[in-house]
Amino acid sequence: MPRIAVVTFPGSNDDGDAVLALEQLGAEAVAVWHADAALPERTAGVVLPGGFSYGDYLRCGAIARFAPVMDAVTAFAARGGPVLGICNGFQILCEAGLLPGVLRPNRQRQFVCRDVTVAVASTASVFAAGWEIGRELVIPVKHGEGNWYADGERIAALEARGQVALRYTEDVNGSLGRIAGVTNEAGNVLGLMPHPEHAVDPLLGPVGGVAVLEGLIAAASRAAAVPV
Ligand SMILES: NC(=O)CC[C@H](N)C(=O)O
Repeated sequence: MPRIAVVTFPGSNDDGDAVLALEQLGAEAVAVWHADAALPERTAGVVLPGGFSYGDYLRCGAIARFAPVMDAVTAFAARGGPVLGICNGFQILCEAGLLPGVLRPNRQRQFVCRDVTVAVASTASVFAAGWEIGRELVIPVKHGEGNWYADGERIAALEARGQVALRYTEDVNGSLGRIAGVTNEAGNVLGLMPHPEHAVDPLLGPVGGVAVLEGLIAAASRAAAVPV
């Protein structure tokens, strides 16, 4: 059972659901406070959850990237540890420079809150061991700033290296190339706007989040075998 740290920032609101979903899928989830300087012993995976860290002031994720725990998360990622950023967590990872691109306000200038379909666009990351290209996952989104952008040269390089992990099957927020999730070059950091932690229980709706969280848990299990 790999140990996965779930970070709470002031204003996070999906940390509890992330813990529940990971435990339902067989991981040991441990809550970590943003002001902690270190990750718990035996941490084999990290989740930066969704929410409104620091009230979304300045720009979503722009203040959270300076939280003390982010030095430990950055070091963990640099050692190859799997890090998953969900929605506000994705925004924080982009602001921290751990993921490419930026998340801008939705093109429609409205908060979007509904189920969307994403298709697997790459299996190059450590999260994708159980994924197949083209597989469709239904997962909810709820965000005001999910409009991912990078310049033309950068996007071509990302596509060529298989860093575009997930793509919406329709335009949801103006995101370039309908990109819903990207990874870093090494493939051990994944950020996505949809919320897999809200899509794991068939009693509550679609279960497209299972493949994403199982990808993290499998990567964390491998990382735990070779401590990072
Ligand atoms: N659910 C979330 O994580 C929302 C992220 C951010 N507060 C936004 O509105 O874009």
